[in-house]
Amino acid sequence: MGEVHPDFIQTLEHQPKLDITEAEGIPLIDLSPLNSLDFDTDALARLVAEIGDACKNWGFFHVINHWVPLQALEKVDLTSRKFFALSRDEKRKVRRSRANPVGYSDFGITKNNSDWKEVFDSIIEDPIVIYASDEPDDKELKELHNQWPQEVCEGYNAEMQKLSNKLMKLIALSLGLEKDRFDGFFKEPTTFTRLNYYPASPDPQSTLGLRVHKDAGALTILVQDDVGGLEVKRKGDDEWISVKPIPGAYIVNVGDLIQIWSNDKYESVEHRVKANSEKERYSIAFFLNPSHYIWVEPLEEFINEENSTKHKGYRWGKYYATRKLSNFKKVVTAGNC
Ligand SMILES: O=C(O)CCC(=O)C(=O)O
Ligand SMILES: [Fe+2]
Repeated sequence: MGEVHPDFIQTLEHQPKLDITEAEGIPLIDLSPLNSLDFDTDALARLVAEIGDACKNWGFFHVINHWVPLQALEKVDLTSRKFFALSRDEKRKVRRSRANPVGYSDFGITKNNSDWKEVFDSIIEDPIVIYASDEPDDKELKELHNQWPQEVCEGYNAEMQKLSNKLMKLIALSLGLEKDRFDGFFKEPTTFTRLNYYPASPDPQSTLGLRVHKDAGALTILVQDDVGGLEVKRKGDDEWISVKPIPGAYIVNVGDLIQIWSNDKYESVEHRVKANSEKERYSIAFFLNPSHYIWVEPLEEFINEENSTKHKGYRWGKYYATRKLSNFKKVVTAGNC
């Protein structure tokens, strides 16, 4: 491999340290009480409390006993590996465009000042409707459609939707809300799955697989392979903590929307992916996003005399359009959505 283009070199502040604390601290949560036939309200209350503590103290947690069948994951993982092994020209046949920003992107490798990665995005419902432009008063809508390998992701996406639904209910309960409180936001979800491929980097000390960012949606559910590299900024001391791969577990993190809806009771936490000089790495991220027309603002339950609103409202779909179209303009954005 050749030398790293200077635009990929991270500033000192963002360069990964060699010796990074392992994430013993990131909570590991067993979801099996939800599955139990003899419904145990004490176990459920303990689970809700664990979720609440994890969201408050970390913004990140692992889940096990999550019912996502291993075969569904293995199938999509295999497809991902086969897809990224294709030639660049072949992959570019399904590349994202301004007209349909769903599919393959190698902006990470080819665009200046970006991340050492390639991605493939697929939406969970085909088509999804988004705003055609980021102009606030422009009401025009357009449809996004999946490209290959859509059908492979379908089974996986359905499983992830079920899991995200359960997690949103647990999070609602942990915030003292009705369990269905968030349901109305996801009637026509703009949720998508991203296959990530991080090739080995010629200079892992000064590059990143994925730069420091927060996730813009409601919730992210990620599975990483055994290479590792994901790091989370610990609340309290801002130390970068490496998220150790746990076989069979998913990593869940709170996105910006939960932070806003909860009026900062829970926070969306910064994270990044270290580059690796020897091994390529694969991960699969499921980004739970609301309907395009949803107005995002703190829930009224969290506004009172002591707690004023901490966020200005915005239309999710307008923000989403700005983000999706930004790769096709010369706009640099700092988060994922
Ligand atoms: O690949 C990973 O471990 C993290 C990916 C991520 O943070 C993202 O795509 O937003
Ligand atoms: Fe992320």
